Amino acid sequence: MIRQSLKYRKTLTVLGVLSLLLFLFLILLKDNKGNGMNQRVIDDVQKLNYRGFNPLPKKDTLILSEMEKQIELNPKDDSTKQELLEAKSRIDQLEKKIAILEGRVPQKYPEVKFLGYKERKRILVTGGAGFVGSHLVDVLMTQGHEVIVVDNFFTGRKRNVEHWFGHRNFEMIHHDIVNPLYVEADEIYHLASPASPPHYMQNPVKTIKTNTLGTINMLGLARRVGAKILIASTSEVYGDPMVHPQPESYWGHVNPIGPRACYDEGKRVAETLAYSYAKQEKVAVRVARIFNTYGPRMHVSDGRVVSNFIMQALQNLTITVYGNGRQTRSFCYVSDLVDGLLGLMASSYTLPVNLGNPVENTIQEFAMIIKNLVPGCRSMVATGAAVEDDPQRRRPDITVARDNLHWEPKVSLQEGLQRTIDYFKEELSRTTFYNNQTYMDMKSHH
Ligand SMILES: O=c1ccn([C@@H]2O[C@H](COP(=O)(O)OP(=O)(O)O[C@H]3OC[C@@H](O)[C@H](O)[C@H]3O)[C@@H](O)[C@H]2O)c(=O)[nH]1
Repeated sequence: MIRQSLKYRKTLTVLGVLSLLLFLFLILLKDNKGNGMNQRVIDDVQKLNYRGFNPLPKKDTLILSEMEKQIELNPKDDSTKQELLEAKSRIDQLEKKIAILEGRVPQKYPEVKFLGYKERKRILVTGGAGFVGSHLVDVLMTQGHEVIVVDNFFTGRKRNVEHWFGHRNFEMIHHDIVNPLYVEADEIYHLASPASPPHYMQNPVKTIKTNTLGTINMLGLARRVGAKILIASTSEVYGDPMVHPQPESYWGHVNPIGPRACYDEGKRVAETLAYSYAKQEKVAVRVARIFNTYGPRMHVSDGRVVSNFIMQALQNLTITVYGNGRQTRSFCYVSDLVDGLLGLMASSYTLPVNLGNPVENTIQEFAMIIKNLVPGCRSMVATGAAVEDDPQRRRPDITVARDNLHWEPKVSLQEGLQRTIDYFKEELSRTTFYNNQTYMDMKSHH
C-alpha cells in the first residue's frame, strides 16, 4: 500500500517536472520570436536587409512568476506542493546558469558572408562607433571582413555597434587617435572627428588635434603596416564658396581664424598631410570630401539641421531656421555615402573626390519639406539670428565620382527623410526627450 502510494507520488512528481520543463521550453520559444529589446537596432539592421538578427531576451522573471501561478493553481496536497517548490528552485538555479552561459556564447548576429583568408581583409575604422562609421562597419562586417573599430566616444556611441559585440570578426578599441595606435590592418577608413558644427566648435582645440595629430598617427600607421588609407574630408574645405556647384578643382574660400576654422582648416591640413605622406612615404591614400549626410543613428541632439528640424517637427516645436533661410545645402542619405566610400577605397583614383547628393534646397524649403513629411505637424517655421561664417551655398559637382567610381546617390530625399523620421520617432518613444532647445539656444544662454 505504502509502496504503491510512493510510486504514485513519484509518477506525479515526474509528470509535474516534465510539464514544467515543457512549459519552460514553450516560453523560451515564444520569447525568442520577438521582444521589445533594442527594437531600434533590429529595425535598423532589418532595414539594411540583414537577416537572422534576433537578440536574446531576459526571461527569468516571466518564467518564475508563471511557475508560481502553477503552484497556486495545483495545491493538491502539501507534499506535491513541496516537491513542486523544490523543482522550482532547481529550475531557478538552472536558469541562472543558462543566463551566465548566454552572456558568454555569441548572440545571434546579422548574417555575414564567409570570405576565404585571401579575400578577407583586416579593416580599421576610426570613428567606427559614430553615425557614418557605424553604417560603414555594418557593410564591411556583412561582406565578411575583420573590422577593428577605434573610437574615443566623444560623439560616437557603443550603441551604434553593439549588435556586433562578441562577433569573431569584430573588435572594438576604446582609444583616442590623438595618441599613437599599434594594430595591423590592410585598409584604414579614417573617419574620427566630431562633424556637427556645434560639437566641433564646442572644443575647437580637440577638433584640430584630432584632424592633425590624429591624421598624422593614422598615416604613420598606414606607412608602417603598408595599409591603404581613406581620409574623410569635407565639403567645408570649400568654406563659403565663390564657385557653385563646387568641383574638386576649386580651392575654397575659408576664414582661417573663424569659428569653423578648427574643422575646415583641420580637414584641409588632413588633406595636405595625406598627399605629403603619399608623395614622400608612398602611402596609398584616398580622400573623400563628404557633403551634408543624414540618416538613422544621428544623435537626437546632434545639432545639425536634419536632426534639429525632425525633432522639432515631431514634437510640434518651432522649427528654428538660422538666418533668413535662403542659404542652401544638398543632403545625401547615409547608405549612398557608404557606397561611395567603399567605391573610392576600391578604386585607383587618388585625388580628392566629392561625395554628396547634388539635389539642392534652401534651408527654408527644407524646413517645409520636413514639416510636410510629419503627419499632423503643427510646428511654426521661424527665422532667427544667422550663424557666423555660415556657408551660403553648397552643392557638390559629382562628375569625378560619376566618371571614376561610377557612383551617384540612389536614395531620394523623400525616402531618406521618411526613414530618418521613423528612426527619430522610435528614439522619442524610448526616451522622454523634452529638451526643445537646440545647441545654439543653450550656447546663447551661457
Ligand atoms: O537648427 C538648425 C540647424 C542648422 N541650420 C542651418 O542649416 C544649415 C546646415 O547646417 P548643419 O549644421 O546641418 O551643417 P553645415 O552644412 O553647416 O555643416 C556640415 O557640413 C558638412 C559636413 O562636413 C559637416 O557634417 C558639417 O560641418 C546651415 O545653414 C545652418 O545654419 C538651421 O537653420 N537650423
